[in-house]
Amino acid sequence: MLVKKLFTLVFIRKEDQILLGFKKRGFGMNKWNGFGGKVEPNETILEAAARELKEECCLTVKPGDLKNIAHLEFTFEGEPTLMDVRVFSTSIFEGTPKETEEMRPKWFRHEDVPFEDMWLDDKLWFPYMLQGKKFFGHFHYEGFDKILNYKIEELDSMKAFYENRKTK
Ligand SMILES: Nc1[nH]c(=O)nc2c1ncn2[C@H]1C[C@H](O)[C@@H](COP(=O)(O)OP(=O)(O)OP(=O)(O)O)O1
Repeated sequence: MLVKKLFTLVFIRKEDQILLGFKKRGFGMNKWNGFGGKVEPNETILEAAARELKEECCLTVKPGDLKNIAHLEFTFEGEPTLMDVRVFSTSIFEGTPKETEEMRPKWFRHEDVPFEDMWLDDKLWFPYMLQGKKFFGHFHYEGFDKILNYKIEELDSMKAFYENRKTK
């Protein structure tokens, strides 16, 4: 049996640019990533997403302005954990990105996204996100540098996806 752990992942968009953060510590250290983390027991997923964004790069978003664009799952060979990652995006935000203890933020033009310094799965699903598509992805890793198998499905609606999962 896999133990599910819930995470958020937020991408801020501005014209043809996307904001990424260079993770300075912890899980995914030394990789460019979206902003996010674990959902605490006293908060909604959207509140967690807005809180982590603020903590990691000092930008403010209203939870209601975050659009759920994807659902990602990660499993690791020989490990009992399933990372359940809710991905959000918005171009409505306040403030200027600032470096924190955890992240160094930087805007990237779409064609300059540094996939060589990101999680291996990112280059498989970023094209969906950058084209404004909604999607589900599952990636099964061996260690952190090898994907043993994966699946990506484009979705019509996130709401329908979650309703469908509940009934299964
Ligand atoms: N393969 C992957 N590709 C990707 O793009 N993002 C991933 C990923 N695997 C995990 N993530 C994201 C999800 C989440 O935003 C982040 C991991 O969260 P963290 O461990 O940083 O959580 P916390 O900030 O709550 O942790 P603490 O530093 O322990 O408080 O990495």
